[in-house]
Amino acid sequence: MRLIVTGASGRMGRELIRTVVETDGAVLVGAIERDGAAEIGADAGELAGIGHLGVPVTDDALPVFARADGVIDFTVPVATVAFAELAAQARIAHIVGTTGLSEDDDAKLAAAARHAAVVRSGNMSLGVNLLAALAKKVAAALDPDFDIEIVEMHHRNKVDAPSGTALMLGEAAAEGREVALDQHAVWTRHGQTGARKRGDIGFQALRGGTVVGEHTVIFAGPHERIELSHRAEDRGIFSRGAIKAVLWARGRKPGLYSMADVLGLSD
Ligand SMILES: NC(=O)C1=CN([C@@H]2O[C@H](COP(=O)(O)OP(=O)(O)OC[C@H]3O[C@@H](n4cnc5c(N)ncnc54)[C@H](O)[C@@H]3O)[C@@H](O)[C@H]2O)C=CC1
Ligand SMILES: O=C(O)C1=N[C@H](C(=O)O)C[C@H](O)C1
Repeated sequence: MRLIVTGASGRMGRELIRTVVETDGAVLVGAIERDGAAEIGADAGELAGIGHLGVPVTDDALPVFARADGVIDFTVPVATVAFAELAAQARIAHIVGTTGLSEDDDAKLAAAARHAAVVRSGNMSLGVNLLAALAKKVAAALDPDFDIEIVEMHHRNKVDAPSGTALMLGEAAAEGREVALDQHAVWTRHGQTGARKRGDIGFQALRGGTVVGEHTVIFAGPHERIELSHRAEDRGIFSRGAIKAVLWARGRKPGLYSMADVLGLSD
C-alpha cells in the first residue's frame, strides 16, 4: 500500500515514517510538512533517523496524494480538514490521529467521509481502545453514586486539552450511563465551585516533562473506588495502530470509522 505521512517532522510523523518502512506491504511515497517548515526538501528517512529513503519532505500535497492509496495524518486541526478534502477528492483512505478538532472541523471530516474511508480516533493504541470498552462497561454497571473523574497527563508541548483520549473515555463512560457527555462534563475546577453534582463527569489535564500519555478513569463511590488506567510508554503504540487502521481501510466503502471498528471492539 502506497502511503503518505503528513506532519512528517513532528513527534508522531517521525515515528510513523519508521513504522511504515518496517511494515510488510507498506511503502512510503510521500512526506508532507507545513509551508515554510525547516525540513522541506530533507529526506524523510534521514529525518526519522533510519537512513536515506529517497522521499523528500514537501509542502506540495496535491501531486503526492495523486500517487497514494492512503494518508496517515497526525498534525493540527486546520491541516487535517484540508487533508480530508484532498483524500476525499483522491478517494484514498485517511487515518486521522489529530486531536483538538472543533465541532465545525468534525462536520467537515464527516462530509469528506462520504467520499473516502476515514478512520479517526483520539488514541490509536490497542490498550486505550480496550480501556474505553471497559470504562463503558463499568459505567453501565454502576449507578451515579459512583462519581466519574478522568485524569490525564501529557508532555509539556501538547497544545490541546483535555486530550482526545480523555474525551474518548468520557464519551465511553457517558454512553455506558446512557447520558450525553456535553450535559454532564465538568472541565477542571477552580474557586468556589460548590459541591459536586450527582452524575457529573469531571476532567483534569496535567502537563509536564516528556510524558507520552497517561489516562485514568476513576469511579469514586461510597467507601470504595475503582480506577482504570493506561500508560503509554512509547509512541510506537500509536503509529502501529495507525498502520493497522490504514491497511484495514484499504478498499473499504466510504464512511467514518473508529479504531474500535478496526480492532473489532464495536458493539
Ligand atoms: N490519535 C492518537 O493515537 C495520537 C494523536 N496524537 C495527536 O497527533 C497530533 C500531532 O502530535 P505530535 O506529533 O506530538 O505534534 P507535533 O507538533 O510534534 O507534530 C505536528 C506536525 O504537524 C505539522 N503541521 C502543521 N501544519 C501542517 C500542515 N498544514 N501540513 C503538514 N504538516 C503540518 C507541524 O509542523 C508538526 O511537524 C496532535 O493533535 C496529538 O494530540 C498524538 C499521539 C497519538
Ligand atoms: O499529543 C499527544 O502526545 C497525544 N495525544 C493524543 C490525545 O490527545 O489523547 C493521544 C496520546 O495520548 C498522545
